[in-house]
Amino acid sequence: MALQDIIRTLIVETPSKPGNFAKVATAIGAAGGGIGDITTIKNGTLSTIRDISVNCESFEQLEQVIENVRALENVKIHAITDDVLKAHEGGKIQMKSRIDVRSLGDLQRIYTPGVASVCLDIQANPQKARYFTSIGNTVAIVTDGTAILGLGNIGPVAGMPVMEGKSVLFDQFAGISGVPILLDTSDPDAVVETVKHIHQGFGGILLEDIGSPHCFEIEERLKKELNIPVMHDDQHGTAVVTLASVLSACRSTGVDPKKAVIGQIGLGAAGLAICRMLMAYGVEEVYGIDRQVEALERLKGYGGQTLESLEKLMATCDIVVATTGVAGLIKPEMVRPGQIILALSNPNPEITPEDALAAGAAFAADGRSVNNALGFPGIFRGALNAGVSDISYPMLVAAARAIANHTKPGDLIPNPLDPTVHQVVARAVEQAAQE
Ligand SMILES: NC(=O)c1ccc[n+]([C@@H]2O[C@H](COP(=O)([O-])OP(=O)(O)OC[C@H]3O[C@@H](n4cnc5c(N)ncnc54)[C@H](O)[C@@H]3O)[C@@H](O)[C@H]2O)c1
Ligand SMILES: O=C(O)C[C@H](O)C(=O)O
Ligand SMILES: [Mg+2]
Repeated sequence: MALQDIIRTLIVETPSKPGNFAKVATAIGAAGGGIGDITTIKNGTLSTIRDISVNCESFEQLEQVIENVRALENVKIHAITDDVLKAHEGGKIQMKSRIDVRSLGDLQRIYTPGVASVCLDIQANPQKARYFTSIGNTVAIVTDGTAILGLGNIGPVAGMPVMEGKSVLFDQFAGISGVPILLDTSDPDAVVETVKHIHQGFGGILLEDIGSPHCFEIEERLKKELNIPVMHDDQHGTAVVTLASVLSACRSTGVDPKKAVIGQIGLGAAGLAICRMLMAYGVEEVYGIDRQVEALERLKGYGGQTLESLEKLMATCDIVVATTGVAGLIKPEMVRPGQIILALSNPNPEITPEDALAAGAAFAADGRSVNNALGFPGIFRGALNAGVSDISYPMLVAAARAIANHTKPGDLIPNPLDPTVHQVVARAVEQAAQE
């Protein structure tokens, strides 16, 4: 199983002669290491220095990579850095002013006394807050830390790097300010009450990594009680991106998605929403399994069907989606030739795409590529642009269709770094909101 989790950057100097970098790459590969980004730092006549990002499955493997590269003649490793940790020093986000204060005039305009007239204007006409404050462009990213990725209930503070990551994506993909809110309670009454008390400062609420089953009640109540868009990303952001990849896979294989037999492993926040979205789209046969009886009952309550085991699901379904948080749950021998496998758990999937493809899958992806990062920024951009108070199913289906239509033939999903994908999602959501 190639679960590449340890990422380090090797600063490597090689002679500036053709073939030397190839030797380094071969040495890394011989130890089983993967190569990520490569940046040339110095291109001298005698030697070249590069930052080489290396992915390893274990520290032993990393040691082997280092030993192999060090053993090469005339090749030097100058340093080994942990760039993941470095990127987190001081946190990944900050609140910054959009206005320069250079004169007393500026001070009087942006602060007192000038600001008072804007306050009174908003008091007389509350909807003006949308134009004269940042509220309409700010989304609270609310977590209780109970289902941080597939790491489980590690608490909201340990989950903060994920929330900051979502905030970075909001900013870069959709120009939205995402503000993490860390809750020290999971009690639905307390969560709903707290979010209600703070919601006036936000244009929308993104619920993130809140575990099941309490996430269902929390989202449902907040959607009903607040007049701004509320979306639980792990439920609906994930369901949108999954539907998009199912549509792309079906287009490539010439299958009618509504006639495909789809199996969902894990019926928590992500899994149940994926089933609901597929059924709302019109897929007739959606089967689910979970180790918890309550989760199975919940699926049945929405009209889904259950199966008795993982083995049965793997044997029955053309398309398999997994969101259990259990790495390696799907064994290669369970995969049937031609199956489509979306093993979406982060940080490690139920089966790696390489193993699933080697076992005969027609398409396979993990949670790094089929990731709700493709959905939530554009969904909120569209909802905020439309000024709606709710994110409806038609808006989510429109987002999924937009992502699928933006996917290159043969791919499952577009590249999230393509800014146009977030724009097309936003446009589709805004349009659906107005229909
Ligand atoms: N790729 C993405 O965009 C994306 C989005 C959301 C969640 N996820 C991943 O999905 C996973 C689950 O997240 P969640 O928020 O739904 O968590 P959750 O805790 O709400 O749900 C997990 C569900 O899996 C079930 N489960 C666990 N082990 C199982 C097993 N062996 N067989 C059957 N069912 C099993 C649990 O009973 C639970 O119902 C996490 O790893 C998360 O990273 C990925
Ligand atoms: O955070 C991610 O990468 C996706 C998703 O929200 C998850 O919980 O795994
Ligand atoms: Mg999440």
